[in-house]
Amino acid sequence: MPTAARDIPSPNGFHPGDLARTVSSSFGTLDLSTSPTATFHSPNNSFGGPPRTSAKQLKPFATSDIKVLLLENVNQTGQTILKGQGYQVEAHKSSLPEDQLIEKIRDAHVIGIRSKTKLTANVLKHAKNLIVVGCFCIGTNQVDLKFAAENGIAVFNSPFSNSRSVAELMIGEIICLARQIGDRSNEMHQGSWSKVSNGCWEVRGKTLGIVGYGHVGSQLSVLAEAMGMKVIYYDVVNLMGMGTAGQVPTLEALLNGADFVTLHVPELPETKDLIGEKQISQMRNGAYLLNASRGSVVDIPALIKALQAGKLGGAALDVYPNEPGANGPTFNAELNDFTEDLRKCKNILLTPHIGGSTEEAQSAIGVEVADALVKYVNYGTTIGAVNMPEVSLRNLTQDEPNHVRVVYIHKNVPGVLRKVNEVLGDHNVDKQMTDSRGEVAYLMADISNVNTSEIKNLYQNLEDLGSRIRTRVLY
Ligand SMILES: NC(=O)c1ccc[n+]([C@@H]2O[C@H](COP(=O)([O-])OP(=O)(O)OC[C@H]3O[C@@H](n4cnc5c(N)ncnc54)[C@H](O)[C@@H]3O)[C@@H](O)[C@H]2O)c1
Ligand SMILES: O=C(O)CC[C@@H](O)C(=O)O
Repeated sequence: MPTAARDIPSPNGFHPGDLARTVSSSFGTLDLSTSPTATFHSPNNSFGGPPRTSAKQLKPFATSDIKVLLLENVNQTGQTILKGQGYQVEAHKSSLPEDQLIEKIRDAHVIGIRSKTKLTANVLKHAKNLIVVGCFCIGTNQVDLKFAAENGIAVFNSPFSNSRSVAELMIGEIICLARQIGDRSNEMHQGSWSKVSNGCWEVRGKTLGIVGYGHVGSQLSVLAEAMGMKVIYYDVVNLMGMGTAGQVPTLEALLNGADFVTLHVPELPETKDLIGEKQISQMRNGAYLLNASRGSVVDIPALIKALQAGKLGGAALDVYPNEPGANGPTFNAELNDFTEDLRKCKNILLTPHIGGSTEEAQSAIGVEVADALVKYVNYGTTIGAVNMPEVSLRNLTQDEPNHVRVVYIHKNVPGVLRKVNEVLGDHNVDKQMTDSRGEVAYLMADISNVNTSEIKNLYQNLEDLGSRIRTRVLY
């Protein structure tokens, strides 16, 4: 933990506290100070190699003034990293209802969420201090990414730290469905002995059809082949199969050819009800459907009909159109009107969105996302951001005491760089990188020989440009 923050010397009589109020719109009224004792727990060399000399901590604020709101039981590993920076961390076990979220998010500079917290434009427009969102999960469909980018809020996630956990759950469920384990176990819990082999199968030699052959789908492919399954997959992108897995050209071909169909696509307008009545009718009689992607991908009432009619042999669902924000007895008709019918179906495994819920996955995600948040807050690095251009510069070092790093998020329109460089041009620009993504561009520049007294003007001149979305000056 950092100890007391050290004020930046103010040789020209300009009080750092005054500057703090103007340096970054994102930090409101912070003291302008650094925390030299704050430790950054992993190497911060942006290009992966060892730092040339010891890296300089860049923090135009007392780290203890950074307010972090963590929802949905973010793993301790992540909390420890953020607290280790000296940030103020408020952690909640569940998500918050929208009105409470709006109240809490007003003050936060950083928010960490999982899949249940909806960061809509309506919520984000109240988040005047927010500079970054960490999704401690894979999916980012719960965040209005475009609105966030256009308001200078970067969003990070963990692209694959829980993929293996999801793939292993799928393997477990494929075997459980093939052997009707869910039903047998329920019967035994109710005191009933029912030793049957009718409709129970080995998985060896059966065909697994994977829809969405990304991080999860490809892991699953390897595990399934190791059990002697044949694997086919359908993806909108042409991808090389793992082992002997083969891509099929259409979803229909996959549905026609598979005994087990698993879904691993993102939530997108195109994947809404990807599997409905028509697609289920294209599946083999007695086949099984497993969904661990998002609840919107399967038309659940159509699935219920197919199970009731005996068209399908069983199903496993980990995700639902509406999911509760906290644990408790909430999986009922108020949440989704089909719930009671679903619960009555035979050979259906229902799990509460736990595909990625393992100790291994959650602790790895905690580290990965918290690291990305620290690098963004302290250094402006956007590597791994899902809604901003990816920009990074080699670290400033202790040998560069009068350097500042300028981060300028701006509208991607002609003529901006000329104007920005007019502002920066009074100094020596040591290095600069800029990139754009859609309507938003991100510029990072390290400039040398800047007196503390000049920083306010530098900041203000950038703020005054019409293209500005957000300015940060780090040193
Ligand atoms: N249940 C859980 O706990 C859990 C855990 C992790 C991920 N997920 C969900 O699973 C999804 C997939 O995860 P991933 O890490 O494999 O993602 P990924 O981005 O690595 O892979 C997704 C694949 O789907 C493909 N795709 C996109 N649209 C498609 C379409 N219309 N038809 C066919 N393929 C399409 C993409 O090309 C990509 O190859 C995530 O977006 C997330 O929503 C759920
Ligand atoms: O942990 C969660 O809430 C989400 C898990 C999973 O759906 C993901 O998107 O990574």
